[in-house]
Amino acid sequence: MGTNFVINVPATSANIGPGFDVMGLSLSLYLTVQARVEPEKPSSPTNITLVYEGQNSSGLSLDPNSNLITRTALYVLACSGIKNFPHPTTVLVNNRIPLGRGLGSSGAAVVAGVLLANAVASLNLTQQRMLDYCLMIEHHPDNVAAALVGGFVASYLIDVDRSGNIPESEADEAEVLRREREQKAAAADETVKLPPDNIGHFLRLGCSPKIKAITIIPQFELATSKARAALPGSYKTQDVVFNLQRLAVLTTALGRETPDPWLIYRAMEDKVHQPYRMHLIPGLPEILATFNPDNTPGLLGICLSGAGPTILALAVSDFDEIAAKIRAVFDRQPNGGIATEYKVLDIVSEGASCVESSL
Ligand SMILES: Nc1ncnc2c1ncn2[C@@H]1O[C@H](COP(=O)(O)OP(=O)(O)OP(=O)(O)O)[C@@H](O)[C@H]1O
Ligand SMILES: N[C@@H](CCO)C(=O)O
Repeated sequence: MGTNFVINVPATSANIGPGFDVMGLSLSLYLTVQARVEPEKPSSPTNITLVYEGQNSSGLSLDPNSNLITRTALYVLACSGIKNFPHPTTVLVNNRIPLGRGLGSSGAAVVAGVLLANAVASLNLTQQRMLDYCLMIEHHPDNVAAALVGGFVASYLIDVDRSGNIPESEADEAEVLRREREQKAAAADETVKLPPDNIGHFLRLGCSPKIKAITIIPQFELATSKARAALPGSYKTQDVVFNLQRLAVLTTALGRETPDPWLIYRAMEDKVHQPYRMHLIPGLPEILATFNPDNTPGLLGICLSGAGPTILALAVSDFDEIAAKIRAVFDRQPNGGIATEYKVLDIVSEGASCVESSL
């Protein structure tokens, strides 16, 4: 009898204004990866048949060595000395997260890949170790940490160059065995670069259940790499202080039982990434300058979701009305406007999951 694993990973909205590469919210929109593992012996070089169903899959590679989900899984396996999937496996992907829109599609794919490897090879990785693997592929922690653990999440990376592994005494027996296995595998295969231990650290913050995430999603993709290339190499001190002040307030403001609209609105302003990305998202300057809690009932705050182009509006009521106002700005853009869709999403407290059953 074979085994079936169903992996669900939430979409995420990173940054939330001032928290560039720091903050993430996990949202009720999912990437689902089903792995059907047959008991037979290996049948192909990687043992993977990759199938996408539904939307948000056009242009994605079905080559297991290139596809982000399976490439990540193969990397995690290689770090444990496992060259390919242990048994013939059909990987069926249903992706409801639009690609390249600032809703963490790549982070979700990476998290799914790590959970997939963990499941098919029974690696028993801890959540912390899974995060290490994710960070070797997606180098900023905001999306992957929120997708992995769920909720409103703050995260940081250790300075990998200056840190060593955590002392043996702090790791339990399973962790020590896991390290030994990985280190042996890395020694045997010099092409495998193991993640250092504990590179990412996170904290789940409070978020009022009254808050929903309105996502206005333009019908064009913006690669994160392009949006990151638009950022400057250095910042003015006052701009960094501007963000730090707001970020400190935001970490607590969203968790209050009754959210304070103007406190949150101001705390979601940013001078580190949005100003430099304005030219990539027509309509963004007008959206950020126009809507506020006084003229838009229910609105708490508004920002670019991740690297864009999606707009994230946090609100407690009037969700459809807020979305309509923001969409109208995109409609008015030159040359026929920019088509958008919108989704009113919950902020979900549960992160990625993997459920096993018999086939
Ligand atoms: N389900 C998936 N399967 C395979 N590859 C994926 C999947 N989802 C995303 N990707 C890869 O990630 C790319 C999009 O990543 P990118 O970082 O540019 O945007 P994003 O993650 O959607 O946005 P952001 O990081 O701003 O939230 C896709 O073009 C594709 O190469
Ligand atoms: N913090 C990242 C999120 C996108 O992956 C950025 O804004 O570039």
